[in-house]
Amino acid sequence: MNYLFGDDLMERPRRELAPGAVHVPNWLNMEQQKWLVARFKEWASGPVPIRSAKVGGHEMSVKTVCLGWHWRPYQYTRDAVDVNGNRVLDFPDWMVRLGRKALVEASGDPHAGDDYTPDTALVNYYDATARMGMHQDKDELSKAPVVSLSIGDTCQFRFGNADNRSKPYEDISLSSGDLFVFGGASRFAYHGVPRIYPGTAPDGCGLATGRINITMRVTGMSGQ
Ligand SMILES: O=C(O)CCC(=O)C(=O)O
Ligand SMILES: [Fe+2]
Repeated sequence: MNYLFGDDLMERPRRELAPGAVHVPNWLNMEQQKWLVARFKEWASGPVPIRSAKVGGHEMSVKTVCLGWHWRPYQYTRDAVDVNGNRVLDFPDWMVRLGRKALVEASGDPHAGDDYTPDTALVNYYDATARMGMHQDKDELSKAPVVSLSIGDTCQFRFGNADNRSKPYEDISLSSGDLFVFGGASRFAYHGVPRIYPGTAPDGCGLATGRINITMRVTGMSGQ
């Protein structure tokens, strides 16, 4: 019966979990996912190779490569001073357009993306055992929304509140092709990834194992 009632066939409706926090399942089609995975492979072996950032001397289990601005705990710079000193890749114009479309999609407002110009993306790779603890995205000086795209294995995603890292929170699945937007009152909500479900990536997404997550952000920084 699995083929009848599998997750991929059951309707997963779009949902606003809290004001400004919107989950849009299956936003990216398979061709788009595959194309993004090909870009990811280029970025990962680009001027600043993908690496595990160190938090308090400990390597994160997630590996990260950045676009536009390089993130390390807890600041943005143009040069990857904690990796090899190289300048990060430019933020691509097509990703600005994709981010704008994501906000239109999540809000239903055709103008929601008009003033949105993300200038950094953190591109994370999770293997089967990688996790991300509960945190806020607050190294940006701007309150503009964060746009999140997921490709590959499904994960358990924990979406919490803006006050602290514990309850109340809600666990949802983010699957290949899903969009999640953190905006408005949810911009600084705590969130994390307690686990990856290995072997759940759909055929054709371009990623055999693991999960890619792209978060676009507005740093609010200026300068070269
Ligand atoms: O992997 C995800 O879905 C979330 C990633 C995240 O929270 C981050 O990069 O700050
Ligand atoms: Fe985050």
